[in-house]
Amino acid sequence: MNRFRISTPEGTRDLLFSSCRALRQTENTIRASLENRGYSEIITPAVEYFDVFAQANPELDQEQMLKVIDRSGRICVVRPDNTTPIARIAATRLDNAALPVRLYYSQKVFRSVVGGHGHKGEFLQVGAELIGADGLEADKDILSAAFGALTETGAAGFRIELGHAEIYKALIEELGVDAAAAESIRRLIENKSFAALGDTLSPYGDRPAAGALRAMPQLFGGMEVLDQVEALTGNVRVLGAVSYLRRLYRALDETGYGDRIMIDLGLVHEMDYYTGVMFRGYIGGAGAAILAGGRYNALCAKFGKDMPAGGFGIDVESVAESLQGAAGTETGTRRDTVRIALTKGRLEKKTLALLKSAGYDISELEAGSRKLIFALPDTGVEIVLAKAADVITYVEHGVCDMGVVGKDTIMEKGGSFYEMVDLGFGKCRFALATKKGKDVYGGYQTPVIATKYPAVTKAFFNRKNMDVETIKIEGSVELAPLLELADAIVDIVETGTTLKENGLEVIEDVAPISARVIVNLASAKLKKAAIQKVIAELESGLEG
Ligand SMILES: Nc1ncnc2c1ncn2[C@@H]1O[C@H](COP(=O)(O)OP(=O)(O)OP(=O)(O)O)[C@@H](O)[C@H]1O
Ligand SMILES: O=P(O)(O)OC[C@H]1O[C@H](OP(=O)(O)OP(=O)(O)O)[C@H](O)[C@@H]1O
Repeated sequence: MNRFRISTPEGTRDLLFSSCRALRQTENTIRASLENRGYSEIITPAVEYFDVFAQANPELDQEQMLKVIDRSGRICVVRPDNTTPIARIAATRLDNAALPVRLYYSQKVFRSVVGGHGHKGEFLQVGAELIGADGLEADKDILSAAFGALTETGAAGFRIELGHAEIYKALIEELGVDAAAAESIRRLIENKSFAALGDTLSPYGDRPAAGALRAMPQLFGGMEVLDQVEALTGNVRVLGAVSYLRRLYRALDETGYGDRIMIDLGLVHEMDYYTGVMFRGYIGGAGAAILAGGRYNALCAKFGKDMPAGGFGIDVESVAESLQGAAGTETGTRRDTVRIALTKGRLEKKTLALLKSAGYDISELEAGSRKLIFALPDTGVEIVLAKAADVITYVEHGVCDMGVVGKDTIMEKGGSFYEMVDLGFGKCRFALATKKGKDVYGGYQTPVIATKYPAVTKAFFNRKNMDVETIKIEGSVELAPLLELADAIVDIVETGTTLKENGLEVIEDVAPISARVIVNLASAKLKKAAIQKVIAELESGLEG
């Protein structure tokens, strides 16, 4: 049988019976909640012109858009986002409507996903947009709708974290760096890469903006975070944003949602899109944010009418799945354990030694067995042993809260997680190497590069504006140039012995590598104290 006749495209799936019921129940509850708050439904086309999304949100990755060519040859996309078409409608068809308008939608978005990662390419989102209103009352209205809708689904342990786009924007402007440096600082804050951010900011010494930016990845938790940032900077725009968040918190606290609010001043995604408050919602049992939103005052102007707007979207399926799995417990399954995935092989011994010196009893792991999951006695910590790339998969999906994995795997595989600590062992580097005396950069032919790491290789040559052909090799990559299959290799070099003994030499270093601690996005927030404790213990083991 032709497999395309009996399977569905990557990232899509059939939902049957109880899953359907759970999905529709959650969807209907959220819809009813929004209707009750005065939001009116609109439905937008499933397919729109590419230009709608390309122009409005440059951060919506082109590669992720599912494209369709219409009869006239024009490129259309299957709806990748709900807010953009609503901004188009508000700025055009609702041009004369009395403002503000409250709109809601309950429809799918589609993304083209790479196979094999378990990423969804089709989501049912219910969301709300409040258009034509700005300021505290408007943000309170939107956030109350988000809190109300999630509460009514019966989700017991959800939290919504607040951030503000002005904080990063103001500090980066104060620092006065170019766009490329600003983007690399932004990425390090987004990934909560404390150590690398410190290194990147070290040339700016003790300038106040550098100090505040350096602290941003750690500025998440309760309301105390706002006091901390006030002590770090006198930047009036930052202080204005902080005082705004404080007032917004108070307003929401009055409506009874105070204990569900967290702060993350390191929310720095889509900085061209968000203009004010930003927020994300988390729930136990879902590894990623189940709600995202904020204020995007510049969006409607892209469709011809300049008016403020804000809103949010909820990933209905993730909420429904979490409700089914957690059966209403406070933070879902495994709420009292921290599960850590360790990379088997080269990194294993040092990681275990580190756990031991941090005071954990790892005797069961040391005893040597074929077991894969170990509970460390009296700690609430569980250890899982996995292959490097799988460590990322388990952490990204939230079935493990933390992981220890090499920077090489992180660079090759990517993914959404926080990269919180550089453990400093497992040190080696990526390098471009070839036979002694060979010129890889000269000549007219496209160089052929053999590697176990095609994504790292492509990114390295992209930065040089060079096109190369890559050939994936699974091991002993050094053979490829010796057998004349490739002009050069990009591979891991540690002592250099393998290269030397095979008559090869390094042409250029690509990137340094060491073992990193990665943390699931939701776990970092919902299990903050327990995870910070493990990290502090590991760090104390490193010092000892
Ligand atoms: N000389 C080295 N070669 C490869 N990896 C190294 C080296 N030195 C340190 N490392 C780190 O050790 C990690 C684990 O390497 P290991 O070879 O055990 O697993 P692997 O990359 O999955 O290899 P394999 O597929 O051969 O099992 C790497 O991801 C890298 O971060
Ligand atoms: O600079 P060195 O100290 O010589 O170490 C580098 C070598 O170690 C790794 O290979 P590994 O032993 O993991 O075998 P593989 O190539 O089959 O993965 C790496 O791929 C290099 O070949």
